Amino acid sequence: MSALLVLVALGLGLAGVLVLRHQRPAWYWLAIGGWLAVLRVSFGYSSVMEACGLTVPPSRMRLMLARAANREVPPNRPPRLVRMRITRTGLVMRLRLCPGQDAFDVATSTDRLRHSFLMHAVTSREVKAGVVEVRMTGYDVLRRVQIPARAERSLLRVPVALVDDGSVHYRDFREVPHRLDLGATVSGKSVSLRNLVTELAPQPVALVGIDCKQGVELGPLARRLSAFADNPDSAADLLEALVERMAQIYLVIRREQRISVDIPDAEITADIWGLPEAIRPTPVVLIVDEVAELLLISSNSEKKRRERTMTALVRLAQLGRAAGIYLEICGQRFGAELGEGTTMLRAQLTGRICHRVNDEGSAKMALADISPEAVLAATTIAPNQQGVAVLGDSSGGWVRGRGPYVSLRRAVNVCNRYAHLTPDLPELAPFRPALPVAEPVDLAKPVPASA
Ligand SMILES: Nc1ncnc2c1ncn2[C@@H]1O[C@H](COP(=O)(O)OP(=O)(O)OP(=O)(O)O)[C@@H](O)[C@H]1O
Repeated sequence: MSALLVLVALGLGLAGVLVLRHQRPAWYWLAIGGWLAVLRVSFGYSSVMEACGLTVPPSRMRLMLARAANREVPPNRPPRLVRMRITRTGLVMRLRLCPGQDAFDVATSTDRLRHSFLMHAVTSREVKAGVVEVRMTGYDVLRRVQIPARAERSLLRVPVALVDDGSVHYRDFREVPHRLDLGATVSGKSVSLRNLVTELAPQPVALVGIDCKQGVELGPLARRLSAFADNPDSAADLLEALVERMAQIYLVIRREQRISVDIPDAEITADIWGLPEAIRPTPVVLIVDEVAELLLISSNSEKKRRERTMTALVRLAQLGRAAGIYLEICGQRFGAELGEGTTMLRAQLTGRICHRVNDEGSAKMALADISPEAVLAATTIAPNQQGVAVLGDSSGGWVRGRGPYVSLRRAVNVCNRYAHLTPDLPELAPFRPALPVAEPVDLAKPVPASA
């Protein structure tokens, strides 16, 4: 019997080593690795906390009681382990801190905890005063990213990346209306745009694309785009048409407000979300791939066009949210070289993503307003980690994550499948890509190579 137990223990140990060495998928971690980690953490908890400097000396009361009862001096106390949960990527522990400890103590010990508990990564965050959540991942979750099937999706809130602590990062347009996505060439910007378009395609949202790289990235997705521009001249016209649409929507909101003011207790709205559904304009997500192609000029004759483009972009960024117009702007750099107005535009882009960059200056353009650590984290992304990025917003929070790889073929299939949902916006009709509406595509079946 005892030989059998030893064999089982050896088998489990070997499986655990495989989990850690060969970075097995989530099901493997859940089935075996998670339970081994629970045992390891439970048995070694007090000694690891002591070794990592996360214990406090016994209170005076306990010392007094020990002395009165003539017992030996009580040991140092670790934070109380309130809860431990296995997730698909590792473990989550909730700790109640001892008096005198703070969340920063745990944050500075995460690397020591990682080594002590044989985990791939450990992060911590304060949940409420005195309670800290420690998330441990058993394998590199960013190596092959799969967004969990049960990730929540709602209007204008879509899962876009997996964070290195195993949680899902959402792009919530109503919370963070505009976002800037920077990264060197081949860092994964276009793939993250594709991912965003495939997530938004099934929603009642108008997608507007500007891709001045002759439309190579967004052109194939044209069936799901309500408007599209593939050169700076038509992009300037398209942006002005969007500003015009925004002005019209403001008039609608104003008109509705006047009715509500006369009616006591009625809700008064200042954006499209308070309008009755019947008259609520369709929200628009404007996607700009490679903003430098849109704004850089080579001669003075193009200066006027750039001014028009920049003015329209700044106005959309400043006023678009209430009219349901959201911006997603991608580029390799976003500095003064793009011309007057760049800083003003950047100040309005609350959300920030920074993929791999070639110099600290580029990382600072995206993340300097967030935190110096975020800038440092972005500069350490290796060239072979395409798609890995620092995701933050100007409230100061940031995480390291990676979006799933979405091939252009898959993005085209999804856009073709939902082409019938493409809203028709009369103001943008001249920019509607001239394409026949495709039959819905069955994603399970193989498809021919043409878009
Ligand atoms: N999330 C990801 N997971 C795995 N591989 C990725 C991911 N994102 C990008 N890649 C790889 O990196 C390659 C380049 O990505 P992408 O075209 O998005 O880069 P980019 O930043 O848009 O480059 P450029 O500015 O030159 O267009 C992709 O073809 C793909 O092989």
